[in-house]
Amino acid sequence: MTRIGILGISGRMGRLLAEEVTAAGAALAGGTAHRGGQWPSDPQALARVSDALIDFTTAAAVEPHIRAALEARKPLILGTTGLTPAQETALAEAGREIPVVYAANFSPGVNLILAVAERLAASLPAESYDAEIVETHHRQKIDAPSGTAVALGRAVAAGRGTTLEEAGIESGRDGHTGPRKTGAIGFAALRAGQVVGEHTLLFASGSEHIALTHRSFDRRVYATGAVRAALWAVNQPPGLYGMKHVLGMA
Ligand SMILES: NC(=O)C1=CN([C@@H]2O[C@H](COP(=O)(O)OP(=O)(O)OC[C@H]3O[C@@H](n4cnc5c(N)ncnc54)[C@H](OP(=O)(O)O)[C@@H]3O)[C@@H](O)[C@H]2O)C=CC1
Ligand SMILES: O=C(O)C1=N[C@H](C(=O)O)C[C@H](O)C1
Repeated sequence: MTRIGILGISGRMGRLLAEEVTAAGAALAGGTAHRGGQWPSDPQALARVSDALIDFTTAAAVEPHIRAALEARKPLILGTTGLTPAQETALAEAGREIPVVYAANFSPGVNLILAVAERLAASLPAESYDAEIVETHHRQKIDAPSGTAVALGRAVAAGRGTTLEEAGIESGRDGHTGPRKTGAIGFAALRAGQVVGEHTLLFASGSEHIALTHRSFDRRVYATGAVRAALWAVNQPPGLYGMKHVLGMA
């Protein structure tokens, strides 16, 4: 039976991940939490007794978690968002030695939308169609724009044959912003109540709008996807993978 360790097991996602591990017929190897409670805070010890690690914590914890997975040579499934470029580079480097699955969103629906977004962006000229991404999340979320919003922006940029950084980012407009830059990708973030996760990608020309919207009603959809990724990763060679690889969409 595959033993899965949950980094951040006391969190909103961690608690659901623990349930989904056993629902999937795997064994819960244990978990870590930051403030302790009933869980230890030693990722190395957890890595040693796990066949795969799942991390839904906070960006500040990601590098020690990567080191723990590397030391124990165990696959790492990472759902934590808000990573810096340096943390993303560390993850890519870890992928040379262990299987790493990194996804800003483990729901099948969002991963389909990412693929559709790239195809739409490849067909809709950036000079005529402005791309804007609006996301809404619960009041506890600490990073903005959401990881999924950034992934949507990257998909649009890839469809346009560029990168998000080269395309230009217009995020959280406020005050005298001047006119919109052609080709830039816009982001807006709302934080309200207990919204699980909503994302809309809008392509708008002077004469038509195309909008793709995804709403999650239950964050269990992410936990199910991450456990599926862990069971998949234990049979993979080292590499940096995304959910599209797990779903056979790569
Ligand atoms: N990729 C995806 O599909 C999804 C990604 N996410 C992302 O997952 C992450 C967690 O979300 P959520 O569960 O809502 O957050 P919570 O705040 O509910 O949980 C965070 C967990 O991480 C632990 N933690 C916090 N800081 C540290 C630290 N420095 N070192 C080790 N552990 C730490 C907390 O421990 P303690 O309780 O002891 O403080 C807790 O167990 C976020 O980045 C979120 O954006 C969320 C949903 C889906
Ligand atoms: O923090 C959350 O809750 C979520 N975070 C992920 C993100 O930043 O995109 C995924 C999902 O939207 C829920």
